[in-house]
Amino acid sequence: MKFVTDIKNTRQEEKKQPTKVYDTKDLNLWYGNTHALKNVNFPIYEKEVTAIIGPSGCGKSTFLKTLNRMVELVPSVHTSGTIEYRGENILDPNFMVEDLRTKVGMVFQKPNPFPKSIYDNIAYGPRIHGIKDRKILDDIVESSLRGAAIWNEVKDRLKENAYGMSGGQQQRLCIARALAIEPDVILMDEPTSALDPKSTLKVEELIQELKKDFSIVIVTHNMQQAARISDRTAFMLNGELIEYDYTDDIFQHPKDERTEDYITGRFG
Ligand SMILES: Nc1ncnc2c1ncn2[C@@H]1O[C@H](COP(=O)(O)OP(=O)(O)OP(=O)(O)O)[C@@H](O)[C@H]1O
Repeated sequence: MKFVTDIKNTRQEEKKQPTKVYDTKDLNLWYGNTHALKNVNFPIYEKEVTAIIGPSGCGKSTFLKTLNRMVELVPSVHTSGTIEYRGENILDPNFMVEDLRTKVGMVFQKPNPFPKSIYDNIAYGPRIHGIKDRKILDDIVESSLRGAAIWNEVKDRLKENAYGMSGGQQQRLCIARALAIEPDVILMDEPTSALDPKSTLKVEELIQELKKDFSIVIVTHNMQQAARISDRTAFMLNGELIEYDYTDDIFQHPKDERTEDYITGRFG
C-alpha cells in the first residue's frame, strides 16, 4: 500500500512542478573586458513572478536584457553558456531573435510612451506585425488597456497624446503596450522606481493580476516589493547568482550569509 501512496505522491508532486519558460545554464557575459555575468544558472517558471535583487552594478539589468537579447545592442558584448527559452537556445547564432521579440515584452524603469496618442501607442506593435483592420486594432487597444487596469481612466481620451498622462498612468500604458503583442513573458526593469507610492501599489496589484496569464521577471531595488509580489527570488552579487529560491525562503531563511546581509541591510 505504501508503494502505491508513494507513487501517488510523486505523481502529485510532478503535477505541481511548473513549466520552465527559461532555463539559464552557465551563462557568462562580458562587456569588452568587464565580466558582468559569471556562471549564472537558474530557471524561470511559467505564470510566476521572479524577482531579481542585488546591489547596484551586480548584473540584474544585464541579465534581464539577455533574456530578450537586447543586451546585444551594446557592440562589445559577448557571451558563453546557454539560455533556453521554451527549450530553444536563444544564444545560438541561428536563433531568430525576431521571434523572441514577439514573445517577450519589456517595461523599463522610466515610463517611455511614444509621442503619439494613447491609441497609437498600443496599436503600434500590432501594426508592425501587420494588423491593419480597424476593428481588430480597436479590440486589441481595449483589451490591452483593460489588462493593464487603465481602460476606465483613458477610454474617453484615446486620441489624446500619451505625454498628457501622469507618470503612473504612463507606466500602465507601457504595460498595456507590452500586452498588445500578446507576449508569453514580460520583463520589467525597476518598473515602479519612478512612481509615487499610490501608483506603485497600482502597478504591484496589476503584476499580481498579470501573472495569471503571463510569466513575469522583475528587477527591483525594493526588497519589500520583491517580498510582496514575487514567487521566487534570485539574489545576485558582483555578476554571480548567490542564491535562488522561493521568495519566502530567501527572505525568512536565507542559506547564504551574503543574502542575509543584503536583505537585512547589513551589506556595505
Ligand atoms: N553598456 C555597458 N558597457 C559596459 N559595461 C556595462 C554596460 N552596462 C553595464 N555594464 C557593467 O556591467 C555590470 C553590471 O551592470 P548592470 O547595469 O547589469 O547592473 P545592475 O545590477 O542592473 O545595476 P543597477 O541596479 O545600478 O541598475 C556593471 O559593472 C556595469 O558597469
